[in-house]
Amino acid sequence: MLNQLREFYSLLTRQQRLRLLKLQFLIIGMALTQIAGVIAIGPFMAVVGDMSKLQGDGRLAWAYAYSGMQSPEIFLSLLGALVLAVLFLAALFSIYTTWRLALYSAQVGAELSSRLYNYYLHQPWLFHSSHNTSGLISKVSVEVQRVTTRVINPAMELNAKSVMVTLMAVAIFIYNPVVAISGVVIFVATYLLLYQTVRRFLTLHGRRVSEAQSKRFKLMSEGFGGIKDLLLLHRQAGFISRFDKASNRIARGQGVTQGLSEAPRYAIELVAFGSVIMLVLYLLNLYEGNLGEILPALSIYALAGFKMLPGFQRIYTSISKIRGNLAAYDTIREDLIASRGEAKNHCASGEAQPDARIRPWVPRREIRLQDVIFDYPGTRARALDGLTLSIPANKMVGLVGASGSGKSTAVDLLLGLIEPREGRILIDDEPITQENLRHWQASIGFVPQQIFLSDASILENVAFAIDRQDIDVARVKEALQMAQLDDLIERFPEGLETRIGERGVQISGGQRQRLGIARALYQQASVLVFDEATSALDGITERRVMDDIQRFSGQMTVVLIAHRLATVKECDIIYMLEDGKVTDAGTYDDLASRNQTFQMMANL
Ligand SMILES: Nc1ncnc2c1ncn2[C@@H]1O[C@H](COP(=O)(O)OP(=O)(O)OP(=O)(O)O)[C@@H](O)[C@H]1O
Repeated sequence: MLNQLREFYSLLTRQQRLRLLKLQFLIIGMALTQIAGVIAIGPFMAVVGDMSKLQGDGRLAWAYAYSGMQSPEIFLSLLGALVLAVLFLAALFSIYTTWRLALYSAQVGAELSSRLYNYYLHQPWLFHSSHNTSGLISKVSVEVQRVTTRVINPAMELNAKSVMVTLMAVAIFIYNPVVAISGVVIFVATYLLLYQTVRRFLTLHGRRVSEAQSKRFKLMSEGFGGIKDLLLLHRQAGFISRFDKASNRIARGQGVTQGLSEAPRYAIELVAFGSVIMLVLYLLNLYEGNLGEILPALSIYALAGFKMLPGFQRIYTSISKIRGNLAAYDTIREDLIASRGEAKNHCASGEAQPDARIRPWVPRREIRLQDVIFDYPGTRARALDGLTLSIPANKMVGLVGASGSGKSTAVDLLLGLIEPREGRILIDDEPITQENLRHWQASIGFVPQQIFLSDASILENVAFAIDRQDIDVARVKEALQMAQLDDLIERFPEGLETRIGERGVQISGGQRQRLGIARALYQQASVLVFDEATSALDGITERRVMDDIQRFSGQMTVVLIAHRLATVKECDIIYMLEDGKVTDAGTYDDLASRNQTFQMMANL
């Protein structure tokens, strides 16, 4: 556990560590004020136990004489008020420190969440294609939240209470070593014994909660994502029962952790009472029954115990909470380590609108994929096996082929989302590299099969992921006009401000595709790539969308992936792909007349 906490500490940013260091001073200050409060009770009780202490030449007698009080009773009241004042200050200091500690944990939690979100959003396409979205969401939200409230927060508490208990024990040690050592040994041994008994359960249930948590997220994302199928097939029961099972596991795990961390309080109360009886007997023996001597010592020990016992309990609760929830830390551990550099790279640069500064790299002659080989990590077969093809600038090019022939992979390479293992992608004979990739991507508009609509206005959906105040409304209107959506927008009373997406107005599949086109056009793309963007449409709508697309031919380069050959009929060149290679190329009529596979695909 200590190793994990140490590692977690090393993952904090410099600023977070610096803030922690400042908090450490507050914690020590808090402990010292608590000790001052405890010690202050001593003189008060000494006078209560034996008023004659105000006579003679002791320190109390000197203080009484110096105070100028008329009677011992008034002096005693003054002492009482002083004790209260010290305790009041100690309480204020503690409240402030506790508040700062809670704030620190919450801030670190929020920063970790942002750091992971930032890290995931900057991961390459291959990372996202092999990671479950619900798993990532669960890490950014639930697991970080768990780490915040059940690891960082208790760790801060553990820190504060350990310092307080240690310093208090040292103070008592100075006052009476026997009492200090016996007290610490009795309570630490009791807690250690209890902790050793429950620790395995805590780890086990902590892990179970993490597993069940991610299962629940998966079920939610699959259940809501496939709601149409579920409604049709009436298969909700299976999902609900698995969700119930996972929820029960979480409840049981959290209950066990909570229960086990609270349980020792009752055992400790028993030990505490036993200790008080032993202490009284010890003091009676030490001061030979002199109550005047026993009273101040007993008050100090009682008050110290009153502070230390909950301290011990908190230390125990914190350790068990941390132990029970370190599994949450384990689930995000690797990503936190990996995001260490990322946090610096991206947060600091404040790249709010990164595209604005990037000059698009517009192809003048051709885009060329040259002897490209690509294989996905963990697979043996090559997705692309020496693919070579040329896309002339401002022409319309189609990619066709059976499912799995490598069309989407070729397009992902073209978009710069993945890198070839071998071979090159050249724009007017200049290869795409890490340095010029952003310029290349700035000139591409991509229209996927499924257009993602955010729960926002049409305006914000066209200018996707751009801050509202930075949206060029004229450009949005122009893009909508080019995508032939302006008529539709005019029909909505709120025009561009009409909300679409999950909770907004519903638009048809064809309109959705056109919105995707408008989004690509808003970027002022000179290369438009459609990945089976029309396959979900009916024949008539597809025809209309294809007419839209064709209007761009001659003005921009268009690359179309299509299953239905009717989609690529008007293309200047069609490439036929098979097993990651080009097997034939030509116009629709060329291929229809000579290529058997093409004829079969086209049902000629
Ligand atoms: N993320 C991935 N991880 C592993 N293998 C993949 C991944 N994506 C694609 N593949 C494999 O790469 C090969 C080419 O796939 P690709 O999606 O490029 O073909 P496609 O022609 O676009 O197919 P479709 O028309 O069905 O979309 C296939 O064998 C596929 O199984």
